[in-house]
Amino acid sequence: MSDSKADIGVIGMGTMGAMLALNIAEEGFATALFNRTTSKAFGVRDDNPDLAANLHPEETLEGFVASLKIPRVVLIMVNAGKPVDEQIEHLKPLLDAGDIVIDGGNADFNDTVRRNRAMEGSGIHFVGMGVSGGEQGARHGPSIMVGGDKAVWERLQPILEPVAAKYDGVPCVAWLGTDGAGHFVKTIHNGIEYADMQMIAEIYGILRDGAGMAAPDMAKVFADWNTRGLSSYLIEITATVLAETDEETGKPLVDVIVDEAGQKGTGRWSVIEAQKLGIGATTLESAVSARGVSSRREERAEVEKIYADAKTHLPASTFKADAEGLTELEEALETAKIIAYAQGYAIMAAASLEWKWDLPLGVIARIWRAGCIIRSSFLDDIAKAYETGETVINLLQTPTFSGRVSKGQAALRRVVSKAALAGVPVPALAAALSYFDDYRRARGTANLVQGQRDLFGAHTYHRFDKQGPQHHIWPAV
Ligand SMILES: NC(=O)C1=CN([C@@H]2O[C@H](COP(=O)(O)OP(=O)(O)OC[C@H]3O[C@@H](n4cnc5c(N)ncnc54)[C@H](OP(=O)(O)O)[C@@H]3O)[C@@H](O)[C@H]2O)C=CC1
Ligand SMILES: O=C(CO)[C@H](O)[C@H](O)COP(=O)(O)O
Repeated sequence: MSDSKADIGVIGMGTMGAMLALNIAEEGFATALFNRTTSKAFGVRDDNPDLAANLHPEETLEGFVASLKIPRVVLIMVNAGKPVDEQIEHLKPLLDAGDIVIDGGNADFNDTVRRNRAMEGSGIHFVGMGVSGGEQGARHGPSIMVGGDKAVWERLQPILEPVAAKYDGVPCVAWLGTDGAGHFVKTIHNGIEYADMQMIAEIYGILRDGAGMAAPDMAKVFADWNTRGLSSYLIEITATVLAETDEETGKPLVDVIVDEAGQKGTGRWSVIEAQKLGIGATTLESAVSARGVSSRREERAEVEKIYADAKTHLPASTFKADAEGLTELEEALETAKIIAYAQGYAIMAAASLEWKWDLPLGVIARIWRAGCIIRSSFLDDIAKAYETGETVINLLQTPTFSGRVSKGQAALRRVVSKAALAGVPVPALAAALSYFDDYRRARGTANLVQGQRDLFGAHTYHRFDKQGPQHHIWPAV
């Protein structure tokens, strides 16, 4: 870069980094670009002549750092894990106290906490920042979840607010807490995203295998659902995916896509953290497991042969794609979705206490209303549930949702039972229902587990009528 210096530099010109850089440049900020494969950074500028005046690719990392205004702001958008550590190692000797390094990719928040600590004492500020919205969100307005020092966020606000998505004119970006808070919240966003997508895929499975519906007809169903309660980006793209025709075969494109789901880690991290915090996040767990099962396609094909006769013992499917049947599925999905989001929010509430972040759960719902992958009108309801002034232990306890779940659980129950009888797998929908049934009963069955534990391991148990841990002398077995 010649005379003037850049307001911010972006490292990593992959899908997200390039689109964010264009977004930032469009907002009027001089943006330095660097990529390991340097030609890509020049490609981003050359392919976007309208923004070229604000895009400044550099050949070397040294040149990139030298091109930034002091104190420098560097946004890293590379793959999670080792690439981020490597990038920080390369950058650190080139930076000075007061500079800010942002990791805007998805990151395991434990790594973010570690990187914050490693930067302590250097005077360089490290910010773990979750960005959601995929390619288009990054280009035109993502939802942005910021962690790190609040004072550093205040320095970044003038750049991040114009770049973020807007909901009713309000930027979908917020500072959520120290060190790993931003990346933790992004991880749970993705965990919820996994559950939401899995439950939609299960309804698709019911329509395909239980009701014999073709993809283009399903597209119309999802498009219709997108006009009311379920209205969301994920339902909208589901309709789009189902409506697409494969030019080569003339078949629905979804029918020629291999049924193996990829995963990059965020769903798994969500579930690991939920387990560590002792939160039942059964819909998220089912969604992660289902992706694992999907990836064992050859194994599944073998097992289908072994159990070929299982189908002959099943009653005929009772799913019908008539108005009544579709309404039942819609209501079941809406109910399960509330339960999944309640689980995701319960993980964040527990983590907030554990890590002393004081996560603003209502604000998180507000910044998820636009820009991110799980954006939907439903998040506005969640924001309102947190903004009544009442303490929220779990969203299922709030009047905003308890009435809806009480009514909708009947449909969810019918759908899960019909699916079980017809042999259509609905792991996340069933997990939602079982969690609800478990969570809504005062007297559970863990008393028996405690008895078993005390018998084999003298682990003790508590009695309703006595204080303190008890041990029983059980008969020898
Ligand atoms: N795609 C999406 O929808 C979303 C992605 N994210 C997250 O954003 C981050 C970037 O994702 P995305 O843009 O999709 O990824 P891409 O695969 O499109 O791009 C990866 C980028 O990382 C660079 N890179 C990879 N390894 C190294 C390394 N060891 N050292 C330096 N640079 C490296 C690549 O450089 P090179 O060109 O040289 O290979 C490339 O610029 C990830 O953390 C991802 O999880 C977050 C939200 C949404
Ligand atoms: O963060 C994202 C969306 O919010 C990314 O698209 C992420 O890659 C999605 O996760 P996965 O690849 O595991 O499905």
